[in-house]
Amino acid sequence: MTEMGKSIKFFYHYMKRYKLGFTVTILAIIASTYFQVTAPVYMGKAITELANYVIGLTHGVSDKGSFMQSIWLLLLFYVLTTVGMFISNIVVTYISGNSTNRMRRGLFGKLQKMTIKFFDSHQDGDILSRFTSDLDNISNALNQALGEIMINVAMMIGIIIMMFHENVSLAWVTIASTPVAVIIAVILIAKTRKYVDMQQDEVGKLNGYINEQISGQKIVISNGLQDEAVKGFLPHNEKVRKATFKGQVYSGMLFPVMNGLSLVNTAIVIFFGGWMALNGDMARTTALGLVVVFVQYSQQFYQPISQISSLYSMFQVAITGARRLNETFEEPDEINPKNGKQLTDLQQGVELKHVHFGYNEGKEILHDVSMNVEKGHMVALVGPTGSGKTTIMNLLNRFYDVNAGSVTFDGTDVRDIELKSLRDHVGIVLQESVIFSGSIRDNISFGKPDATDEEIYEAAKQADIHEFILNLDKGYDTQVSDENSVFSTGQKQLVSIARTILTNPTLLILDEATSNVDTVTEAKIQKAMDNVIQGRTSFVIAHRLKTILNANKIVVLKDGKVIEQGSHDQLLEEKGFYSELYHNQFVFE
Ligand SMILES: Nc1ncnc2c1ncn2[C@@H]1O[C@H](COP(=O)(O)OP(=O)(O)OP(=O)(O)O)[C@@H](O)[C@H]1O
Repeated sequence: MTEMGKSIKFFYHYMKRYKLGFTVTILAIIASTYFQVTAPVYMGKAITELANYVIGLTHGVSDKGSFMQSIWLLLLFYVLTTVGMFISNIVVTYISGNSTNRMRRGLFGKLQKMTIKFFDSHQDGDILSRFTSDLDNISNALNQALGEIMINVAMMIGIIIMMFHENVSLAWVTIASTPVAVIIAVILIAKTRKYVDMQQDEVGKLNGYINEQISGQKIVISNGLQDEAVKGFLPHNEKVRKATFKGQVYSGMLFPVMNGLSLVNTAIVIFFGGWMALNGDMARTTALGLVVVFVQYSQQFYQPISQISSLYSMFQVAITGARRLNETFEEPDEINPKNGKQLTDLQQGVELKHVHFGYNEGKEILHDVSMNVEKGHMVALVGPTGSGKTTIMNLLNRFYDVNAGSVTFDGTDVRDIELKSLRDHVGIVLQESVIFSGSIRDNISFGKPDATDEEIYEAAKQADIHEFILNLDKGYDTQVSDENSVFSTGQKQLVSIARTILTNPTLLILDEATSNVDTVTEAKIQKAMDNVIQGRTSFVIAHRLKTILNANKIVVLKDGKVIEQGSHDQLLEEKGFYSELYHNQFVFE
């Protein structure tokens, strides 16, 4: 389907429920257009009456009365035009406000159902921009352009009908210059679009540069590179200025050019109408009235052309926005099996059997990986960076599905287990801990919102962070966020461990993060990990081998293959890769 087709489908999906609203809008627009295009007729009549009166063709009260009647009708029609427009505006505002709200809700809901693959393969900024700029563009177009375009199209049709109804020759004279106006509008729109696209690209690059500089600010400052940073910024800024300027020049030309054409057209209409008044068969006063009517039409006729052209670019960006949102909605959801099995407690254990897996087609990461963890045991995954440890964790929690082989819980394939049940039973402590906006209490009880204070304190005690929290002014009510937290990196992980302890998972996956914390915190994390692992079935990704000496089993991975398996002592005896790794690390430390 084309971009336009997809966008129409997208808008139709969100608009179809507002059939009544659209009917009211269209009726209000038709009515207001009728009043607006009929009003000039009364203006013409009033002028004819006035002219007749002035040159003495008519006199007396009744004629003055018909003059006044035309004026009153003119006034009434203008008022009714305004009322009709007011009603259509209110309804369109209601429709656009509600439909963008539903789009936002739908998009957020969709994100919650999406696969980890989507998040892994899209930049955070890109996902966020769908909520911000894409939805804003759609909202602006719906709010400002939708009603306007309907009104203007109705106006054009109404004016054309009225003009031909009033006088065919003058109608042709008035619309004769339309092709010229349309050609000029198309050229100006194309030029504007070119530079607006360029501007968006350049703004994207500028934002990318600023983003990079802000996240790398510490490196910039510590190396004294502030001047270089500004030097790098200036060319981007200049490109944005140039593209914006050119875009503005062309889009700014649209209105004056259309206005100029409209004035020229009005002059032609006056000239031709005047000629008709002097040389035609019509009474001169009637012809005078007709000229006044067509002067109005000529100006009104050009208004929709210039309005539609200036709204066009707004629609273009909204169509792009709709395409991007549609793309997101078309992404596959996580596959939840129908009538999936509910996990109860683990009886035997978890097993990977001949697993083959790759994130992308044609590039296998795990090759024929098999391992198992018995209930209540701890298995440690070790291996060089990039060997596939995190990938195995991704499969256990069904963030991704295997290409071949299986991952089973007590013999049941994870693909047959209801997703919520699976995730409820699997607890993960990631290497990079996340703090959500809210109180510390909220952060710990994130996975179990109905936890009692006692349960929360107990989890925090086991994670060895309780004392620290109590020493804060507001204790558990201290407000934190990822950017503004009172925790160090290591303490963040302790909070994350407390969060996991509270959910009491059946299978625990721990990605150890002891690489960038001080030795005191490291010891605390180690103790917290020991507490949480105690008696639980767990997989631990270990970066420091001394933390896993007690593991029931150590699985050594290299290039996505299991190369050794066994207890610490067995593996040392084998004098293979693990033994070498252990001794190297031991010497290093
Ligand atoms: N989302 C992804 N898409 C594509 N390839 C990926 C993705 N995540 C990881 N990989 C690739 O898979 C391989 C294994 O990565 P993985 O993160 O599992 O290694 P690891 O052993 O956990 O490494 P580390 O010790 O550095 O955390 C690497 O080659 C990596 O480039």
